[in-house]
Amino acid sequence: MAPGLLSANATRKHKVTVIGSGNWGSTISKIVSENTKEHPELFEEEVQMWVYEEEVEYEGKTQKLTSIINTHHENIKYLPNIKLPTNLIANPSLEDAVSNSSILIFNLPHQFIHRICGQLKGKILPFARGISCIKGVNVTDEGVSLFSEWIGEGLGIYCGALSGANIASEIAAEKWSETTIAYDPPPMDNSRNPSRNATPRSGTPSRNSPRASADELSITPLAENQHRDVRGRISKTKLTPVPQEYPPLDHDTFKTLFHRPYFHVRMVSDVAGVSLGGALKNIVALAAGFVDGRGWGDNAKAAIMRVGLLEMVKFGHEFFGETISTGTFTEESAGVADLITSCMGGRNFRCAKKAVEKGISVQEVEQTELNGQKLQGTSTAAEVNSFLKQRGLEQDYPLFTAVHNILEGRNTVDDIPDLVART
Ligand SMILES: NC(=O)C1=CN([C@@H]2O[C@H](COP(=O)(O)OP(=O)(O)OC[C@H]3O[C@@H](n4cnc5c(N)ncnc54)[C@H](O)[C@@H]3O)[C@@H](O)[C@H]2O)C=CC1
Ligand SMILES: O=C(CO)COP(=O)(O)O
Repeated sequence: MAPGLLSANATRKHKVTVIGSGNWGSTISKIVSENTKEHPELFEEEVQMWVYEEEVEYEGKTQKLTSIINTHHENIKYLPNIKLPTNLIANPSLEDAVSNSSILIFNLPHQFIHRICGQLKGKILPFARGISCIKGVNVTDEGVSLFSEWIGEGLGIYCGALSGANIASEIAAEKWSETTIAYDPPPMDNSRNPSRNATPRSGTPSRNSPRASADELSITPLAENQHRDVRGRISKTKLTPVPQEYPPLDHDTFKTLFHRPYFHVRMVSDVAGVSLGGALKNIVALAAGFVDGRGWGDNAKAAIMRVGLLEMVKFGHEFFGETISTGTFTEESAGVADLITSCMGGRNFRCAKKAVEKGISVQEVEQTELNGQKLQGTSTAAEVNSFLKQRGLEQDYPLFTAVHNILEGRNTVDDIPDLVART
């Protein structure tokens, strides 16, 4: 960052907490800790990582995972053989880990986020800002929402999203990759340096949008105290501005926090597209594993990716059409690139493949092979299916529906070609 761009009033630094310490949580913690150390003008050097405490066997003794991480600087259970920076502190207390943090990075399997957010209410700084690295969707009777919006509304903060072609073990080994961060800074955070967020809002308002009136959408200028939710509507959440004593929380600051020589960041504003791509590709990756496990080869896998991408874009336009940009799916790491890497070597792909090869359930492979790591595709397939079923739309998403039905034992892999034949 050019020093001249930093506000002259910035006397405080941002404290960063990562909530979650799995395979990806530990990798992201490594990345941001390297950057807080390199940018003391913006960030406190020490990064807190909240760890769901576990007892693990290490050097012939049963020990707490946090004490192993803090002593040996390695998460031996979820990211073995990778040295973590010494300025990264593992903390088993959620409340203590988030205390006084102005940047909260949510990075845990999506099935645990409800309970964690419940515990965080009233415990975080009112002006904190979030980035969700979670790949999943939140389905309730009212509909489908993204964790970026669910966290933001639940905690009364603004929350962007990070997602991309990011198999954690490769990034932890510092092999080059790209990612996409979507952040549409609330104008109140931006008023000190409006020119610093040059990336335009992507996506165009949908003509048939059932959710937002045209004058609410991004064509309408916002008042100083307003901001948009991830669907482009004027948000009902009342935000507290980031105090002037802190460096602004904008695209430049987030890029400085996450970008590494081996982890290249592209900043965009389409939070819905980035969040949705990361969630839906996990369903497609299971399908890729199914056909690979059946021995059908690369042509079949490519067909799965083509159909899967079409369903991802269709789902985005149908349910988040107000703001979502097709380009997020087709041009960004968070879209097609994540789809490809996940269908080639992700955990969902690998477990689905092994399940077909061994004739056992994906859940059984998850239990026996992943040493506590969690698949997101199986629950996302069920959640998306329940949402589509309620609306009578299962037939419009034949691949998503087939994946759920195969997981439930109602279809077999051999049914896939006929089920997706019209797509
Ligand atoms: N691992 C990867 O390559 C990537 C993962 N992601 C996404 O990152 C998110 C986090 O995944 P990972 O870090 O890979 O997790 P993981 O699957 O490696 O680890 C599971 C985590 O859940 C925690 N946990 C277990 N029981 C819990 C409980 N009752 N309450 C709270 N936490 C509990 C464990 O301590 C552990 O930290 C997911 O949404 C995933 O899709 C995104 C990109 C890459
Ligand atoms: O999201 C990922 C890669 O970008 C990892 O996917 P898995 O959870 O299937 O390993």
